[in-house]
Amino acid sequence: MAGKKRARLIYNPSSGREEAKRRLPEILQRLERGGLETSTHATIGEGDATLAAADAIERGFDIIIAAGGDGTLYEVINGMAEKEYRPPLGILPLGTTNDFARALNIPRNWEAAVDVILAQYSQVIDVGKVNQRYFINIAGGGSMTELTYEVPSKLKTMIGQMAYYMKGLEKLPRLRPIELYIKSGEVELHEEVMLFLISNSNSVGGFERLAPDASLSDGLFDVLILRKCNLAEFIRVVSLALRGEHLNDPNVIYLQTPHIQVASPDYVQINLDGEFGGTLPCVFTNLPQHLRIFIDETGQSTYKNPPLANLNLKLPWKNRAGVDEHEEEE
Ligand SMILES: Nc1ncnc2c1ncn2[C@@H]1O[C@H](COP(=O)(O)OP(=O)(O)OP(=O)(O)O)[C@@H](O)[C@H]1O
Repeated sequence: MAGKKRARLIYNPSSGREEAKRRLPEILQRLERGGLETSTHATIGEGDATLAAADAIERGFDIIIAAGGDGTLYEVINGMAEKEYRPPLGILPLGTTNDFARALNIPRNWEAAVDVILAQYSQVIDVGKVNQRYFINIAGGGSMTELTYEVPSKLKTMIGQMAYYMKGLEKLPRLRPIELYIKSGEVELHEEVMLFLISNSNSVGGFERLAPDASLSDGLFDVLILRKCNLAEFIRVVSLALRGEHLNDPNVIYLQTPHIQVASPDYVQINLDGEFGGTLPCVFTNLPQHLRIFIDETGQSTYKNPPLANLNLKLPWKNRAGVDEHEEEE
């Protein structure tokens, strides 16, 4: 009995078509058989996973496990980041969107994901801090970054995070530039831009090579800013970005920095790991190697997005009527 580690499993019963809820008995059994004494907290709504994670730390759990999608993970991290003692975090990607788990090559299959936790091989990762909120994958603002709140959940459930991408394409003709002031180390900019992204990982929302040089543990953000451009240029940059070939495009400003201030005279919402994170102005600070996360030692991911070609996208410049209006209602 002595020496058995205690894990706190924080799961969102509603996420990913209730997969966490359905799988719970089997997940617990596998964790227990693997030697982790595990208790659970089922979240009851927005913000609850943050409280549950903070509480688990107060109660001295050795391991915290977040089971659900990116939303649950974001909340758990926000409950952990300010604590002095931060136990290692296991991730069971059972949500509709599991961007960060994918960036870390954590398997989508729940049994394999449990086994990753049981193997207890971990990596330390940087955490981004903005005012009093924290993110691990990406922060951003500007035209396309607001769309993650707008994607209808039915569409999300059908095709997962690619829904964001489709919604983004559909929204393109309405893109508006914002005026941005950026200050970071030696760089100071005042530009009209379409959007800015402050990334910790290299893979975001279906763009596997958005920030090809980003490392999760180098203490730096990879900042991408898309200058004001027309629709044709925008589409060109997006298609370059899908192949990771956008960094040298004249419309793209790219820098690496541990600290960046962003302000605007416009009303600009901030997106943190897919969640609403307040509005500009903001100061983004990288907390180097702030969190330890269990990852697959082999680095072999079974986690793949459906190829874009299979999604039969209805592109807005061909068919403005399509995609969502019929599908998002009921
Ligand atoms: N019991 C609950 N019922 C409904 N929503 C909840 C509950 N507990 C937590 N939530 C909220 O659900 C949100 C989404 O959760 P999560 O990301 O885990 O699942 P998901 O299936 O990927 O969802 P999404 O539709 O946001 O992609 C969380 O941000 C959280 O605030």
